[in-house]
Amino acid sequence: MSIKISGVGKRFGDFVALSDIDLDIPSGQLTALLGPSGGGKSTLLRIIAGLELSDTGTVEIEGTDATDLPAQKRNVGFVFQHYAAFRHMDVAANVGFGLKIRKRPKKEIAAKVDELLSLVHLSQFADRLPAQLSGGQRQRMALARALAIEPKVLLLDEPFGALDAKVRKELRAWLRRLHDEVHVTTVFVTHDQEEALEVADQIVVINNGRIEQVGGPDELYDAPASEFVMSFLGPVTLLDGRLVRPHDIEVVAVPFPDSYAGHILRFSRVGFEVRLEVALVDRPEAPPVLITLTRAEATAKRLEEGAPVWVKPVEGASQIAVSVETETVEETLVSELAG
Ligand SMILES: Nc1ncnc2c1ncn2[C@@H]1O[C@H](COP(=O)(O)OP(=O)(O)OP(=O)(O)O)[C@@H](O)[C@H]1O
Repeated sequence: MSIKISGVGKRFGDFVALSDIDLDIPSGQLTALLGPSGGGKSTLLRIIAGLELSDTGTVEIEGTDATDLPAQKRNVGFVFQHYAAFRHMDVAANVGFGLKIRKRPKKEIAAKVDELLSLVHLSQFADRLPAQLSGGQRQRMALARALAIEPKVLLLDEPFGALDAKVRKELRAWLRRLHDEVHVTTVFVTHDQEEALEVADQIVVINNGRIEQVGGPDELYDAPASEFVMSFLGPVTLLDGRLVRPHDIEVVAVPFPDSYAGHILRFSRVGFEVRLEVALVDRPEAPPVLITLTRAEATAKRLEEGAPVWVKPVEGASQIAVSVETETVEETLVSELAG
């Protein structure tokens, strides 16, 4: 294991930001810390970096106890959402800065900077100032700078968070490719489940200062350990006391075995997708069941608003029986909304 976190806890005053975190982060992999805002992801990352001290527990990096080591002795590189560049230095000088203060020979620095700029596809911008780069290019420069010192561990706190959706997507794919080339143990914080599912080898879901589940993207998506994980990783709907994914529900215009009868309350088209809200005959007071399918499927099945339908989860669908509280909360909410 590259990073071993044992029994880590952190309070800010009375507020418990992290409680009793145990986590192994494997060497050479890309691990995402995923969870809602305020859950404790950044605090955990900062504790790994040495920018924050934990109240309890230990952090081991590559077999060395780093709990009491200052940040600069941990051999970690980090990149934050808003990269603070040296504005008066060109891109090459920014990337080589860490090597310069480590007093490496000029020739070695120049060679390393060349190599890194080519790795992050910024070679032609070596002489520009940071202000003359786009946001995405600046974040790539930040990554090159973090990699320059050849860190054992690379820590990224929402590195693409400040960028627009299209650039984010491009950089995400690029980060994955970069990681496949350099293989440095990387931990990145995100609240975007799609980003984690697309990029990470391992995902750690963090909520309310605790780890909800650790696993590969498929494992978390297909076998979520809790209602929280299931609903955080993708859309869900409630069907007869179970959480199911809206695309995992079969819907047919004629009765079929073990299905629930209902009718289509709402039929809406969003791009290639059709979204249905179905009211069940047996549970008229329950919130409508949400179902998604392709437009072609909806047409072939002759589905339309108001029509009677029969629904059931498809074979092998991930499902979680919800706790009584969740159901009651939903029903109370619906009856409140209904007045
Ligand atoms: N220095 C601090 N003083 C007091 N409270 C803090 C401090 N740093 C963080 N917190 C609190 O600890 C909790 C966890 O914060 P943290 O930044 O780790 O969450 P996060 O999961 O990274 O959320 P986000 O995605 O919004 O950054 C939050 O409720 C935050 O307000």
